[in-house]
Amino acid sequence: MLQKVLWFFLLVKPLLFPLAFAEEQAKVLLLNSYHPQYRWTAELTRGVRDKLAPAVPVENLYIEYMDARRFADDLVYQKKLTELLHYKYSRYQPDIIITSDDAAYYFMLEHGAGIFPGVAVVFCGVNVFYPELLSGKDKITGIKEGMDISGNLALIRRLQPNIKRIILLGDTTGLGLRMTERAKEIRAGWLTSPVTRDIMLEIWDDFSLEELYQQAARQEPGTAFLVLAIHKDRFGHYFSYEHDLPLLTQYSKVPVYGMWGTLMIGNGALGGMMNDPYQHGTEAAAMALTILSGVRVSTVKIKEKASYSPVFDYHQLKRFDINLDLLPQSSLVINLPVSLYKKHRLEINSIVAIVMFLILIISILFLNNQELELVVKQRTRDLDLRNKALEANSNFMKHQANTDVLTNLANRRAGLEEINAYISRFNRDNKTFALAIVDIDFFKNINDSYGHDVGDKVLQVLGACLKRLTRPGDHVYRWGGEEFLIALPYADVQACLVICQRLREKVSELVINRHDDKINITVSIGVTNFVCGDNFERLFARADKALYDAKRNGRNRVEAAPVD
Ligand SMILES: Nc1nc2c(ncn2[C@@H]2O[C@H](COP(=O)(O)OP(=O)(O)OP(=O)(O)O)[C@@H](O)[C@H]2O)c(=O)[nH]1
Repeated sequence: MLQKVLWFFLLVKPLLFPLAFAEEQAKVLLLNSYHPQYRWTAELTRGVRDKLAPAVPVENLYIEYMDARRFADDLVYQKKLTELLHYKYSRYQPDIIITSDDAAYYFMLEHGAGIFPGVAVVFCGVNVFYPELLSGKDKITGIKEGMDISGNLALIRRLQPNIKRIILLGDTTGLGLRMTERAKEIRAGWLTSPVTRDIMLEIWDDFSLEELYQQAARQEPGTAFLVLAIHKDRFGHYFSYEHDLPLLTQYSKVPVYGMWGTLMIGNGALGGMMNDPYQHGTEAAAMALTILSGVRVSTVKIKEKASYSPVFDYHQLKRFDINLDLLPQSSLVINLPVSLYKKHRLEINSIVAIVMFLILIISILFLNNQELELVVKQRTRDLDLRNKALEANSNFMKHQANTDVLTNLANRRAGLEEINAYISRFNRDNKTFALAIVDIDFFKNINDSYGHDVGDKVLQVLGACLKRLTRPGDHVYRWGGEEFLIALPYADVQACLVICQRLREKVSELVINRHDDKINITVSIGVTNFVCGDNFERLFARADKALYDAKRNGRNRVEAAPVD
């Protein structure tokens, strides 16, 4: 049984479980010139990692750091490192190598064939490049980082139009010397041009850091520093871009420019035409992936120069009073003051949106309310009009109900109501008023002789006459038929008798024309006055009794009724 299991593992398992995934995938070695804490190298490595991530497993990316800044020109170190890499990679051969910066590139030129025979190389970050060194090597390509010394010198002239002196800072390491060599070539060119020959180009590559700071503190306006590359000072002290560059820029009385983006910007440099290590790393990794996909190295052309673009630090621009309008159009400026809006854009936008929403809701409510108010106003107006119409109608009805249609005087209904009100009031106030009943004499004869129309006319004329001859405070009612009632507030019997005699006389003088006939009428009047405790029936009965007496005594008379 045990034998069967062993056979299964030896023969069948490899068919069911293929080689480990990582074993099958491409292996890449990234050989960095410097150490991992060096910001430039860290950023470039990040760029390579990010670009390779989709195609190369994390474990298949070997990363080496030659530490050539701290061990620059140390021959013993270089020998030991070469031996170490040789030993290590004789077992693990990568499919492709990416080198970053000059030291790794030159290392590969010297030892590549021995340690990594036949392995393709993509270089990047090479500042100083000699094409002749590549003759006969068809498995190497890459991107020259180059240096944009000329671009930066032009930029300094643009930002500081009165520039008189530019100091280029380098060192005496192998790379430093190669860079200052290039700077000297440019200086020679400047001396021949009428535009630039008056600007002094100085190259400093032999100083201690203290001396550099002291010198920087003594510089006059019209001067600028351009950092080429500083690895070490005269005494071999390592120059840290994180620590020493901020010191240099703090001491310096003039701006410090540079080309190494991540290393310099934010560490006190004013700015410059700068190279971005992250982008540089991604470009090199993209080239490596192309080769891994099967494209022959010899067909992948060397990219002549990395991209340099203008990057500045706003704090430094302000410190040296550089006019921002002079910056190239595509400039990236860090540390720009962030407006309150930009800083709290989300909060402000949210608040504005909420306020707008509330304003919208309030506006809708306000408009609705206004509409509602208009409707209410309209309804109130309609109601008012209707009330007025009703009131007018009611007044009209009341007038109709209380008015005698023929004479337009108040009728019996109104008379009864008003005289009863007088009775209550005068009874309460212990005052008196007089009541007179006026009756046309022989009215039947007029109707009979001239017709009912004429009779009506007579009633109208008499009513108008009575109304005209009584005082405004007195009240004349048509009581019915040919009978009229007059209420005279505050008048006693004697006064009423006088008034009614005058009325009677005036009526007898009336002439009512009908065709050729002249009609005269007389009236008989019964008079009485109110005494406390009277009611309407008693009061009326006394006046009626007096009227009866007036008729009986010959008509065209006024009689007063004695009070019981
Ligand atoms: N034209 C007209 N006649 C009316 C009206 N109301 C009542 N009469 C008439 O008035 C007359 C009243 O007649 P009587 O009651 O006999 O009284 P009189 O003829 O005036 O006689 P004395 O009152 O006794 O002087 C009647 O002929 C009624 O028809 C009315 O509104 N219009």
